[in-house]
Amino acid sequence: MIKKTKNIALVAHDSKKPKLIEWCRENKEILSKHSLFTTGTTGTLIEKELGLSVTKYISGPLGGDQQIGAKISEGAIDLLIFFWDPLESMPHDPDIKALLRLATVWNIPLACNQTSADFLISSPLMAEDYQRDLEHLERYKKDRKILVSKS
Ligand SMILES: O=C(CO)COP(=O)(O)O
Repeated sequence: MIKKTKNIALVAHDSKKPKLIEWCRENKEILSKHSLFTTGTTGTLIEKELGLSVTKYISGPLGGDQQIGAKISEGAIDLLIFFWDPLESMPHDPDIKALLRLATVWNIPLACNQTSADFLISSPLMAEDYQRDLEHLERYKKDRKILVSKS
């Protein structure tokens, strides 16, 4: 269940940080009603520029993407805004892919650019409880049980 007050993860690569800060500024009022989680440098900037309080993990290249991914798999993140840079290669590319993959596996709303983030944040579902469909995970778990019991 995604509750009315949501746990929102905010992450941006360096070239996209100005865009994310601008987006957060435009949406500061609504963001302040939710709980915010970030990778290290992104969070430090959001705190400094906007005065919003955030739960910060470590910097992305040091494992911050993995920490947010872990929180997603624990059901502790409801929405991911991740302005990643499609024009630069990153040393932690596997971690980035893993984060995007887990957001998809756990069927959480994911915005990778400003337009998508605008659509997400203005959704009426932001102000409502929302039941995520995780049927594919139940099916996966059932199939695994069959495999395990055969071996
Ligand atoms: O690298 C990142 C996401 O992949 C973001 O990390 P920082 O917020 O620490 O810059």
